[in-house]
Amino acid sequence: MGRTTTMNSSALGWDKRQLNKYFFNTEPIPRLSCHDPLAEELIAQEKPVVLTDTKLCDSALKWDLDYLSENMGSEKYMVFVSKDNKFKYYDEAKIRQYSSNFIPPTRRVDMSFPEFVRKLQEWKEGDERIYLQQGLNNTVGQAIVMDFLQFNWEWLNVLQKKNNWGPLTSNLLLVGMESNITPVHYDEQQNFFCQLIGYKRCILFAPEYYDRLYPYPVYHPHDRQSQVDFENPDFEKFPGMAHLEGVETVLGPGEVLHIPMYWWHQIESLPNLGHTVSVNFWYKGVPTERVEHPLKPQQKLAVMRNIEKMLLEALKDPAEVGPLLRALVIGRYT
Ligand SMILES: CCC[C@@H](CC(=O)O)C(=O)C(=O)O
Ligand SMILES: [Zn+2]
Repeated sequence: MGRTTTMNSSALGWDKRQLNKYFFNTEPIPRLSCHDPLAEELIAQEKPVVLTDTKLCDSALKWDLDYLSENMGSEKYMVFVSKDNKFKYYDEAKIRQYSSNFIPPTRRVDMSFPEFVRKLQEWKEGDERIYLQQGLNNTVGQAIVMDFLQFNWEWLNVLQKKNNWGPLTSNLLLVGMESNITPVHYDEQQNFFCQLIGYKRCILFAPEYYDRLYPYPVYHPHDRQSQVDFENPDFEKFPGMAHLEGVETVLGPGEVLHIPMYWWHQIESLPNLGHTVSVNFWYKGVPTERVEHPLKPQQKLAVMRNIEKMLLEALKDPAEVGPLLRALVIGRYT
């Protein structure tokens, strides 16, 4: 099994010219066989790695639009609609709680899979874009359940135990249009991201780049999302962005990317290569038993989140959190 770390390109059906040009440099994410000891080492070190031969979701490589229309059942599924190609996540509960004047950048529409496919097929330039993002649950058809049961659970279960992860919390089915972008954010779960149809560019940044990606406040509906827009970077407002360095890969059918918890990631469906189908595996992380110092970046991020939550709990009014933090830090810890 060769260790390829160069950015694979036209040999695999896509071309470097299809990649958006951004202001930061990236290095390739290592691409390894899941039998390569280095692969498990990187996972244990909470570093991203592309696994090229896990056979994790081989039974789902046939999940094209026809098959899914046929077998996803007649339930309604969660589809996001956007006026542009960005699908930035927002927490509906936090809108009600703290930001009633918040205008969501996308809206959620529930539709049946055949309806979603019809909209995909009828789409023309200028129309709103759509992105189906639905947790696989017991409403799916029997064939999908059979495919799901044939995933390579044995391999994943071994990794889950070795790395002492918590339970699998969900498998999100993602069916997107070419050029759809999920802007840079982090999740509080370990992720095995499995590409089934089409190609996705995955750009990742280490958790310590927290001070270069300026996440929204924890109480904000866009909690965990970066405030920066890579296509219109505001270096005045976010100067730390100038020092960003990332890692990236283009994930193709059958390939699995491990996105470690708290790693920032932006995921882009490549343009002109048709729709994409992915399924992710989100595992709860578990609190470290023995805390060692200095703390890891991920642990510092969790501490910062807890400080914001504690302050909000104490002050009640989000508008008071910033002034108190400034009084605490400016001229004293700077
Ligand atoms: C809602 C989840 C979207 C996904 C990225 C993508 O495929 O667009 C992601 O961010 C993740 O799997 O963590
Ligand atoms: Zn994510």
